[in-house]
Amino acid sequence: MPLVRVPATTANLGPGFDTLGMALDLYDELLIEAAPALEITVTGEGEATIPRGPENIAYRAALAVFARAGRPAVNLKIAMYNSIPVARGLGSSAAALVGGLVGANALLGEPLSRDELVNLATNLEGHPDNVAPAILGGLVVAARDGDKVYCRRLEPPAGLMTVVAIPQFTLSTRVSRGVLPARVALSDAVFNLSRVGLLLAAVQAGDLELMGKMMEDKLHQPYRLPLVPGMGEVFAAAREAGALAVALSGSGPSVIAFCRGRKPEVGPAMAAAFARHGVACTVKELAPCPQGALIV
Ligand SMILES: Nc1ncnc2c1ncn2[C@@H]1O[C@H](COP(=O)(O)OP(=O)(O)OP(=O)(O)O)[C@@H](O)[C@H]1O
Ligand SMILES: N[C@@H](CCO)C(=O)O
Repeated sequence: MPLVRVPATTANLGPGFDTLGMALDLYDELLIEAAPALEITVTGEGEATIPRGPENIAYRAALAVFARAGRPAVNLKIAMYNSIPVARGLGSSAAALVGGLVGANALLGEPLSRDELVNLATNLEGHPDNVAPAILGGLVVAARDGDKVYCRRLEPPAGLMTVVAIPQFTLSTRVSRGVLPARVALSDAVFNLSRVGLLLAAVQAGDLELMGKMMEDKLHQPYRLPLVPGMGEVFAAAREAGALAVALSGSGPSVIAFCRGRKPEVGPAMAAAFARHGVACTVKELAPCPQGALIV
């Protein structure tokens, strides 16, 4: 009966829309076993809202592993113990999906490789930047080529810490992608391209200062501003309190500050800025997580 532990993830890291993501030390756990009938239980985050029928993401992911491995589908009992807030930009859907994939793969004796799991997960989720770090851990850069995903895991720089302000309201990725334009200016594309390149060079060199400078974005955050009341002010508050950089975490609404070591002033400053716009939030200090999904 495999118990899978899957980390939360923060996607985009500013300029790396649908390309960069990093695992964080906050986890969902999922227990999976064959059973006489489908049974899904949810404890913790999302216990009042997450579907418990065949439409459940983890269950659908598990069935995809059976199909890909050429094994007949069986009924499953899945118990989820969730700490990742749902629909807040911390990769809750990716964690559920990866939990189902890795759990089912373990149940079947691991017929699929990690690369095959990343491909399958990306095709189910629609983009690789949460599922790839949820599987591989660390900081991952990923590129899709049709159904195939190329990705590389990098070690997050030593001393990097994050502070995440998590609003009480939810924002689904579907809605947050709905406000993005179909076309962007060449100058905006170049702005992001150049920053992603230098951001990765900074990560490899362990240069937190340069990393912080290269986290601005013109491809998605400006369009998402209206969906997150106070977002601009929260960014400014985090920087003034000493953060190296600030970004929308995934598709939001959480805002993530990147810091050199612990910076206890940053969380309260972000929460106060959100509060000025009528948004209640919780604050978590999260370290990068070097380890991806794991059978515990
Ligand atoms: N443990 C879970 N089991 C099944 N479904 C889940 C689970 N956690 C989240 N989900 C589903 O995923 C949806 C949220 O996914 P969505 O992509 O909108 O947000 P997110 O993954 O939390 O944020 P982001 O992708 O921006 O990091 C929820 O509406 C819920 O139905
Ligand atoms: N890259 C995705 C991450 C959402 O999970 C987005 O920003 O829409």
